[in-house]
Amino acid sequence: MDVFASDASPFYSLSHMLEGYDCPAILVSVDYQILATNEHYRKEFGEVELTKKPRCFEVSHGYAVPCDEAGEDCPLSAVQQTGHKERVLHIHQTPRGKEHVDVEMLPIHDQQGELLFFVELLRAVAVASAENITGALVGSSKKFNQMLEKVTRVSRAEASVLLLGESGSGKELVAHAIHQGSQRANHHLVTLECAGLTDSLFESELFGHVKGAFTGANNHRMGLVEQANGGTLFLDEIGDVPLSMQVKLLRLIETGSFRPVGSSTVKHSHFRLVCATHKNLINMVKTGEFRQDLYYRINVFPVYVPSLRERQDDLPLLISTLLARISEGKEYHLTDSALQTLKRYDFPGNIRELRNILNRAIILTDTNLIERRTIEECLNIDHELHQHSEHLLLPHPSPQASIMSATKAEWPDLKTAEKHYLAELMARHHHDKEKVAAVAGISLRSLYRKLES
Ligand SMILES: Nc1ncnc2c1ncn2[C@@H]1O[C@H](COP(=O)(O)OP(=O)(O)OP(=O)(O)O)[C@@H](O)[C@H]1O
Repeated sequence: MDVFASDASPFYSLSHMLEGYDCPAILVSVDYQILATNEHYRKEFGEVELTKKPRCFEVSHGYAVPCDEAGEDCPLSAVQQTGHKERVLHIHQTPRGKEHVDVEMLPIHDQQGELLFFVELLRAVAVASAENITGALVGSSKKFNQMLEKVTRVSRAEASVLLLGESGSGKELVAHAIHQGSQRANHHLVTLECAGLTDSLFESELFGHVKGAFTGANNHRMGLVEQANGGTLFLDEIGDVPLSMQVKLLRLIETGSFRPVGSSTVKHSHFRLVCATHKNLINMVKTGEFRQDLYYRINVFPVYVPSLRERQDDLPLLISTLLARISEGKEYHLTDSALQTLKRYDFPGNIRELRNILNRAIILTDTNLIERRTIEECLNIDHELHQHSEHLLLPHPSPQASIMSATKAEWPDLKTAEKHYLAELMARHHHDKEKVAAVAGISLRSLYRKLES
């Protein structure tokens, strides 16, 4: 059948139908040729010279062969195998550089069931970047893309999400991406860091309190749950919520209702819940530290955020992104051997640790080229600190050591312990504040603030 022959042909009406989609869309033949594009596509990805019979993989990736022959997923051949629509996350060449695109491929059959064309819908994933863009989640490795695909899907839904992954792997950034990609993006994303909160603090932070509810409650205070109404509530370190508070959280999630501390009025809030933890919640359920019913409530859609070790391919991209983000305008680069040294390191603190290492390297380097020995020095700082803190944990005659080795009941509060820690570091590094800030992994400004408080 000559499908291109007349105005009445399926090709003619399909290319018009493309204009009905509210996102970029193209019409593709079974042999990968782009036959038509819609207005949204031309606006977002530019004009395609259709008379040159361009093929989709040439335009989107600059490949000479179909994506699956180049080691990527090809939605077109997936549809040919399954017979129904398929979705993949691709990194496409665009006028703005490389971007993540959520690709949906729909088969178009004739009346006899023969596959004629594909309609390809392309939705940009704005919260992520395969290039060095401020603020976005950065990555293009397979593990990262697999995670991003889940994030893109779930952000459009309403289900509660549980983000699992090691500390510093980017869970909080992913929570932001889920909120940004959701229909609630115009409302607030409200975060509660659950670690280290006492029962009463947890309750008043979450539910708010009325004036006079407890000593020091001089004013009425709106809680985070109420602030999150219409938006997203992000509970970071959910594994640290005390058992006594878990039941209140469960009730909140089940009914959306809560009572501010000291009030008898029941209030309601409609929020989407995202939780994160680096802890093994299943083990905590087994040992009775985490309620099973709460676990099932928060774990409707789990997303595993891979560690930096699992996405080694992203290291060069993350390094250039983080250097651009922390260097405030000055351009820094790593020598090849410096990069190799980082590639051999296993980053137990993940991207946060990488960021700290690069922060230190900028301070310790005199030019804009970061060399291997500077990176080695930065890695050694952590190693030394680790040994040093182990030493602090042993019984020791120094005042700092006695603080760390005291029985739990005698332990100082966090602020006092931090003061001792910084005093010790200042002494060790001869009051070189830049060095101390680098070792402690905080900004110079934070160090000044902490020393003055
Ligand atoms: N994909 C990414 N692209 C760019 N920066 C990232 C990415 N993932 C994480 N980061 C950066 O790494 C640091 C740690 O990320 P984040 O705080 O989200 O980790 P986390 O898993 O929530 O850690 P924790 O479990 O300790 O709370 C932040 O500075 C964040 O901006």
